[in-house]
Amino acid sequence: MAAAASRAVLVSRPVTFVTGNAKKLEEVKSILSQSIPFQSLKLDLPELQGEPEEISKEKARLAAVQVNGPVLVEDTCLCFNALKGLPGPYVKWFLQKIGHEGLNNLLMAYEDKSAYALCAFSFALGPDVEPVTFLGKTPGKIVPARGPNDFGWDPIFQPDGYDQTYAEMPKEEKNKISHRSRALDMVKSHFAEAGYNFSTSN
Ligand SMILES: O=c1nc[nH]c2c1ncn2[C@H]1C[C@H](O)[C@@H](COP(=O)(O)OP(=O)(O)OP(=O)(O)O)O1
Ligand SMILES: [Mg+2]
Repeated sequence: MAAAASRAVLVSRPVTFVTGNAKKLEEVKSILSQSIPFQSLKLDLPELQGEPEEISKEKARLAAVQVNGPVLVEDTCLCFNALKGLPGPYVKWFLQKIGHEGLNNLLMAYEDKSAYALCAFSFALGPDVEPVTFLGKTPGKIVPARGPNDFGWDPIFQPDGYDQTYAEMPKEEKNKISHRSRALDMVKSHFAEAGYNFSTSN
């Protein structure tokens, strides 16, 4: 701790987590609790195309320009192994257009129902600084929807080693093993190693 404090990097602005998704924000708040103080900004950043890491980095660049300060963003993918990782970053549209049943049906022709949830967090210190990205992955399988329908594809994703879907699990349980919490563990380590000390007010 003393070592981290001795090379503390003072940043005069707080970190802003930029997302248009209230459920993501809720989870990020509860996973980080007070370990990284942050404020949030509700902004619908463009839905980009490409590899998860690149999408996330580009989101951070766009957010940093808007905020003109340190930003944290994330992009979430749901990847079906039988479909070589699709729908991946495009799951938002798939979910919106064909729903849980349609997503299950995409795998009808395949024995392999395995999938993984992937979260790509990117952090940029500001608009002129290249973002860094942290990936968190949770393996599982796609099942017919079970559990409350209050967050995206949670009812159809059953993580490996569990007999409940993300939606059926208590929130604290999901947050222990989720793609999001795994990526945030790395964000936390990065912040600790860099010794960032963010101002908590503007
Ligand atoms: O833990 C999750 N459990 C279930 N569903 C989830 C989860 N995390 C994201 N999702 C959904 C939201 C969106 O339909 C798609 C990701 O798209 P993605 O662009 O990352 O999210 P978004 O547009 O809702 O918010 P943002 O403003 O941060 O981009 O998967
Ligand atoms: Mg989005």
